Amino acid sequence: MFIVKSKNKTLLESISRACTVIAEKGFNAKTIWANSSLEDLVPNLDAGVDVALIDFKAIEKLSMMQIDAALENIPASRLALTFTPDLNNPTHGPNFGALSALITNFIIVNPPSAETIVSLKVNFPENNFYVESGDYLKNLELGINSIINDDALTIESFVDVLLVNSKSDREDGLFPTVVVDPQGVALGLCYSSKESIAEALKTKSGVYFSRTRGLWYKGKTSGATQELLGIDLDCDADTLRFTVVQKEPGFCHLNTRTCFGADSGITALYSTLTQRLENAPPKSYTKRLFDDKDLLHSKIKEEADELCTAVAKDDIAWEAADLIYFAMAKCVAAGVSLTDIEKHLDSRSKKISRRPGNAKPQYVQKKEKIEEKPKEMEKFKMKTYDVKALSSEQVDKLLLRPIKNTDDIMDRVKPIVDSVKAKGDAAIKELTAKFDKVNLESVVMKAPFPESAMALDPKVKESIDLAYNNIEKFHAAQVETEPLVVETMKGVTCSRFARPIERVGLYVPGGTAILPSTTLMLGIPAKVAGCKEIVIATPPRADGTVTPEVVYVAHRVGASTILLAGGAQAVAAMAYGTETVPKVDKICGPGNQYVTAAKMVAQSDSSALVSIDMPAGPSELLVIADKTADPRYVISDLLSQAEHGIDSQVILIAIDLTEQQIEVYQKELYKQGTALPRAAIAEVAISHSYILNVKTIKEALEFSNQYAPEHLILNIANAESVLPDISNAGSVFVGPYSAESCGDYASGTNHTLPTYGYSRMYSGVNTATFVKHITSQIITKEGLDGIGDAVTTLAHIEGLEAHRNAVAIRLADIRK
Ligand SMILES: NC(=O)c1ccc[n+]([C@@H]2O[C@H](COP(=O)([O-])OP(=O)(O)OC[C@H]3O[C@@H](n4cnc5c(N)ncnc54)[C@H](O)[C@@H]3O)[C@@H](O)[C@H]2O)c1
Ligand SMILES: N[C@H](CO)Cc1c[nH]c[nH+]1
Ligand SMILES: [Zn+2]
Repeated sequence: MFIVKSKNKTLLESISRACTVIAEKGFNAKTIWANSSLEDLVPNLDAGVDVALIDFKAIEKLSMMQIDAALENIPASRLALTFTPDLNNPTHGPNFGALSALITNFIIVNPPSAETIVSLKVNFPENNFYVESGDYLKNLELGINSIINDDALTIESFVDVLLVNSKSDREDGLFPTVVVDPQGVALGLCYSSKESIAEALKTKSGVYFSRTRGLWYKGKTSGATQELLGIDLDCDADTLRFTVVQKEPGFCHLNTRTCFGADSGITALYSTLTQRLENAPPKSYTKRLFDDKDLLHSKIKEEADELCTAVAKDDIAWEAADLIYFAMAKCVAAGVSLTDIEKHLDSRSKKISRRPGNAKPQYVQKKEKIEEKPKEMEKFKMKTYDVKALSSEQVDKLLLRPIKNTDDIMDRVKPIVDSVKAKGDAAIKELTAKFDKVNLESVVMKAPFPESAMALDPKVKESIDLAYNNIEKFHAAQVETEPLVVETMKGVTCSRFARPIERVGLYVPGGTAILPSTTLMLGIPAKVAGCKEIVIATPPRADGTVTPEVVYVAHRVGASTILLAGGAQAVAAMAYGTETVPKVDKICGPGNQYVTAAKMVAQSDSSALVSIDMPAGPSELLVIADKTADPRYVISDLLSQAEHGIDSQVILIAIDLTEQQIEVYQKELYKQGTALPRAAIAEVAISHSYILNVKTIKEALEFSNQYAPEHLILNIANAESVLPDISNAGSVFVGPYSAESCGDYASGTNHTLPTYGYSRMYSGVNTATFVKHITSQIITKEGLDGIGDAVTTLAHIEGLEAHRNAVAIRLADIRK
């Protein structure tokens, strides 16, 4: 934008002078006069006019809606309004105010007084003013780069105008000066005098008045100079604000960008990305993003999609952060600054009427289709595929889980683990306050737990006791009481015996649902295996207590400690130990992505010396159903796992069902799904779940074995007969009455099971999870005589003479 200063007296002269000066600068200006129509603007601008000067009279009679509509597609910076303000004129007051929201540049002719200008400037601080008044011409806009100084206006008189209504409240007459960056982030505080302001304007840089050194050219010696973008005054005109672009290494003498320490949030992200653009290591992810537009664009779309499906507050924040990261990477790569983005945000917020905000057709197609049908029905609808119609790549895609980017999760989890490792209980308190919004006084409850903390409804207690008995029976039966003894050859006896792992940590999830049943599933096998110390970790409730059901089970299994924490911090506390949390040897239990990632981190840190059970993540269920299955049963099972979390996945393999039969399933899904209290969660899980139609049980089992589900339900005729063909699954539920929920709570099998396809190589939690095996051997003289030569020969070919000797020396004695 151009601010033109001239000494012409009339409106016509002022405007034509403005046009001339703009033209001298190489731009094409055009005046729209009172009787021209506003519609002329668009063609004029299209025809290469850079700045349109609009006479206020041309638009004074129009309603603001009309003006807004006419100016809809014209960037505000290309318009300047010529105007003789008369604030007593009722149409000037409100219309002028509203217009200032649409048009950034004003040429004001013959204002009644300097105060009028100051008042306009205060009311519309973000507009550019070019002021023509008979005797004086005052430009109140201090957008330094836009001043065209073509006559005798001196910087000093300019400063006088700026300070016309201001008054320092300091004895030395200096103005406290807040120095901010273009985003308004405070860099520090300085002081200004009239002289330093004039110097700043002349040099277009940060110049202040130091109370010890006088005139102070910021960065003159350190190189941390500032480009001055603007100066303005606060509401009571006693403090100045300098908006600057700060050069490296920063404003503060301690070499940080601000005097208030390091940046955070979007500003920090922007500066990190800018630095990375210049010097990201060749193989880094950010470098790949900058170099590979397709990758960047796919990530932006992927994150936008994930943001749309996010439901929980924290997930929405997470996805929004991801989207902002990739969007900023695109901006940085294209040289778009934060200020450029903010300008657009600000101009939108100023508009009086808005575009309807409809999405482009490619983004609404789906929705329009949905609207043709009863809209609600689409809510719980599983995508349906026919295996015959799929390529092998498409089948491979269906085998993948809807998982988060693990790099990202590791980046979040590692600092949490490090913090607990370094600061112990203090870190747990801090992180629990941050993630669970609970301020803990103590991070643990120690046994014996008070009766009051485990007071239960008798029916609940009875149910827990029934479940306890069944789970205990099944897991006690797995205890290896006798060692395994085998005489491999005469006089050579090998044996193997189990010993409990001494100290175990059990993670009981408690994010979206508190799961006392998981306390049973982990605590009982640990107890029957004979573990000496059991530590149970679970996120605290909002009031800082532990669910009484969990305390009751903890008491029954003989836990020594309950850690009132969840997520990665709980895992880290048990892995490394803290002042109050005992260090354990093995950590077991399911949890969300943070829990799973923290288990992986701890396991791979040799200083923690801890192992884990398996990666047990978001729940999964695959149901194989044929025509004999009752859709109500099948759907209820699918929803039981979908309601766990938005990242759960459920799959129905339908054997030879017709379209009509599938439709019955879809209707049932809608009916049961929408009635659930956790419908919002289940709906998201269903959105990335699917039905796969196959022809035969063989095809169904083939897919299921490849998918390797956590839970598999066989709701088919003669279900038991296919058990031998199942090679991968965490736990199998056979026949129409074996609801998966029974295994979750009370039948006796364990519900802590491998997910993500890990049932290909991991077992679910069982008694053996809590023991390790030791082997032993007894070799008699006769035995050594029998195997000795084989050992010495093998040691010799490996070149390990000491090994050979250990046997040879004995053999020599035996064979003397
Ligand atoms: N595979 C199995 O055997 C099995 C069994 C039961 C439950 N599950 C699964 O366990 C999971 C339980 O997840 P949940 O979230 O309800 O409970 P959770 O206890 O696993 O996680 C909650 C904790 O996550 C932490 N957290 C939340 N947001 C965070 C963030 N942004 N950064 C760092 N930490 C954060 C908090 O500290 C919170 O206490 C579900 O996915 C469920 O399906 C699996
Ligand atoms: N189905 C879960 C394991 O994936 C376990 C559970 C606990 N409570 C209910 N269900
Ligand atoms: Zn469940």
